[in-house]
Amino acid sequence: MRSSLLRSVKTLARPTTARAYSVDSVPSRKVTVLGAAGGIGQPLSLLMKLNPLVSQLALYDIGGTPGVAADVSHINSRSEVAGYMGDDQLGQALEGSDVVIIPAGVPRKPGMTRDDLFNINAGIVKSLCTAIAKYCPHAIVNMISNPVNSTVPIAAEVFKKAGIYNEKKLFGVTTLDVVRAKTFYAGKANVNVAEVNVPVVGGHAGVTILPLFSQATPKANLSQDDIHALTKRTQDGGTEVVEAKAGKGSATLSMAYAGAIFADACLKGLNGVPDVVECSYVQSTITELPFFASKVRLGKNGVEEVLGLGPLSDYEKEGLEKLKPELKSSIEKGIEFVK
Ligand SMILES: NC(=O)c1ccc[n+]([C@@H]2O[C@H](COP(=O)([O-])OP(=O)(O)OC[C@H]3O[C@@H](n4cnc5c(N)ncnc54)[C@H](O)[C@@H]3O)[C@@H](O)[C@H]2O)c1
Ligand SMILES: O=C(O)C[C@H](O)C(=O)O
Repeated sequence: MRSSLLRSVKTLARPTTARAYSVDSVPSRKVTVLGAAGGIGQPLSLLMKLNPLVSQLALYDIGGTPGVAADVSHINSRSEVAGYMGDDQLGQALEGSDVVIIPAGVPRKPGMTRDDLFNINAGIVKSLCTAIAKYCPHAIVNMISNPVNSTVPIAAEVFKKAGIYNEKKLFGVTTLDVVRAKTFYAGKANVNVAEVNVPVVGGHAGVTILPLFSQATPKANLSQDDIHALTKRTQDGGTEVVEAKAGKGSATLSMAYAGAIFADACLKGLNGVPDVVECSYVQSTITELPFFASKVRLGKNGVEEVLGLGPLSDYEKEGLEKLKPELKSSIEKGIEFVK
């Protein structure tokens, strides 16, 4: 059982990096999950416990973490697990952390947009990032809490105020959009999903999610109607889950999977594995917007290179122009919240 679970986590690795999983030679890395007792937090904690690149796993939430930590800690994999609960223990959870993953905050219910979560989640993210600035200012931060289009600018402003902002270490996690685009494309194109690659750029809400199916591989002869339908389904993927869960939250399991892939990529980058590329929402100059999701090369210092958009189809060019006003206003809302 253990080896098959570990094998399945290893399949998250790119072929070039699979060899780097020799457990004896990998550096010690502490990962902290903030919101670890939640719908995403629990399965994400499980997946991080299965990741051999992690040596210390700190699970923090406002409640419920002793149980989650005790449960996860019994798994016979590399990392030591500790649970932390409440403000008093937040510092300990963060101290010495290399990667902090933040799925803390409320999820959507049917009929809500991600921006409807701003009023509650902005404050949660602000206070958690204030603690990160104090206790682990050099950590890589993986922001999952919605609205990501605004919570990442909030984090940046908090870090700037604290004088520790490093734009190379702040990431909005948009991996679930890529995971969805790959799955939907493979289904429509009838190709092996394990071989599919699709960049998804822009942001993480509705039309700001822009999958670039013109760059999808393996190539397939899809009609314009197919591409439009795939684009719409990727943009509405979160809503599809929210509606199916009918009031019981949003994507948790697929998000935990996506969050684990992205954290694994950050750890590989930190460990010096070459050519680790994932899409992420980062500080960017590839458009006029200060934050933008695109392919990013990860390295020892976090972002090594923000990669360009590549050639776009006319439909994607149109989508890019359409998303800019919404993304711009979400970014400004986040910045304004901290100022
Ligand atoms: N980036 C993405 O692609 C993506 C995907 C899915 C969900 N999300 C977002 O992730 C967030 C969490 O979703 P969920 O389904 O896990 O929600 P959830 O309600 O199941 O869990 C959230 C957890 O956060 C905890 N929490 C609240 N305030 C906290 C604080 N100050 N410090 C630490 N923990 C705190 C709660 O106690 C809870 O355990 C939501 O904002 C959701 O919209 C993002
Ligand atoms: O849709 C949501 O509210 C959660 C998340 O952003 C998602 O894409 O599943």
